[in-house]
Amino acid sequence: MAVGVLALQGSFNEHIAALRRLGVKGVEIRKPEQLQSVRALIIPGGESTTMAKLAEYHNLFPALREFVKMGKPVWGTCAGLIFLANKASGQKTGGQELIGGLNCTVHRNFFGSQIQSFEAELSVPEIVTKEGGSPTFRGVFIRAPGILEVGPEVQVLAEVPVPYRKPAKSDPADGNLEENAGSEKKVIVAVKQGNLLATAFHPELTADTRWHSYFLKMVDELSQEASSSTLEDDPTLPEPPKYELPIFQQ
Ligand SMILES: NC(=O)CC[C@H](N)C(=O)O
Repeated sequence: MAVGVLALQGSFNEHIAALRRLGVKGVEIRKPEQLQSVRALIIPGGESTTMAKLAEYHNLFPALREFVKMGKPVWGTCAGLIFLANKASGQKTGGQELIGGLNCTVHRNFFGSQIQSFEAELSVPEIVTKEGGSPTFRGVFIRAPGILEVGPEVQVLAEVPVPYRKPAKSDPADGNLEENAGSEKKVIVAVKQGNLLATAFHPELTADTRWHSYFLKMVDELSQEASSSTLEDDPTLPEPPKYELPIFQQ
């Protein structure tokens, strides 16, 4: 079964292309009923307020929440991470609807505005162990969120040093972001919690397909678990009801 990619706005084409490079079909999801035909979902980066308005317009939130609750694998990148978080700060007035399920608090624009977007080498031992290849990953952070707090069931996959921002008085427009050399303060940028994977950056904008490959392995593992638990549970299940069909005499 194919992997769905929420295609309301943002970098959904890039995710579909990355899946294609791994020989997997990505299906654009725009309507609630389309979720029934996919075994996993990727929520791309973009602009979370706009994406939330479109999701609301298409009545997608109940089906998306159900998908997460059923334990189906979901990966949120950037705006997708914000969507999956239980709590978000730094939202526009009135807030925005979230899918939730991922026990964490995110700040929507933790690293600042668009102009403060950056790239960084990330160390992600969990993925290198499973996927091999170079010891680091190129992280593309575009007006990226940061994960401020996580619950005990959340596995932290990657962190980056918190950038030091000079006081706004000097020149707020030039960003002035530097690595916080003095302190070792770090912010979480990638996590996993059961069926949920979330990254504050955009692996789909790089040629490195290891994040997609890691997610596909998660999908396989979870579907194997689901089918073996169905088999194990089988003997305890009540007999399915037998419907006696009426026989019409001619
Ligand atoms: N590249 C991204 O997805 C940016 C997300 C953005 N910070 C938001 O609030 O939606």
